[in-house]
Amino acid sequence: MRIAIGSDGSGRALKDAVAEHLGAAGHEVVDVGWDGTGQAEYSARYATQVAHLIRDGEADRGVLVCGTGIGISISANKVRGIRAAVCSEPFTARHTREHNGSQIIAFGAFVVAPQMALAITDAFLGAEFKGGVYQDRFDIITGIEDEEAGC
Ligand SMILES: O=C(CO)[C@H](O)[C@H](O)[C@H](O)COP(=O)(O)O
Repeated sequence: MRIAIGSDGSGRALKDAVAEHLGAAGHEVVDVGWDGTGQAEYSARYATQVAHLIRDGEADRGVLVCGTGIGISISANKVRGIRAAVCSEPFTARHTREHNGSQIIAFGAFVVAPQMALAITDAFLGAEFKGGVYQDRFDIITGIEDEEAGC
């Protein structure tokens, strides 16, 4: 898979560890930064870059890391069609893909240990959207997005 990954300064070390893990597993990794040079920008910058790659079909999945996973996922979710989920363990990571069709997983470097982050990532990437009743629910959420956008 082609996987876009990004982090703020607080998430950088964990982001790099996940990127290495994904590369070793044979995925193509698109790392949007922070790259450790200069001043890290606010997490929203990396979130929107990863979200745009997904939205534009230039990446299949995304991984975002900040201190808590919260600011970076909230920012990604502001991009139309994006469903980013903060997860701290593999169970919810699998479910957010299977039930919600999430394309981006987020976690916090202050919250999850590196081995847990790899397990969360693997669970997310190993799952697929189930469709069926979950498609109906997916469409309800898309309907909210459309309504709020005035479509
Ligand atoms: O939510 C967040 C940013 O949008 C993150 O959890 C930050 O990493 C957290 O607020 C810590 O930020 P800091 O720059 O390391 O103080």
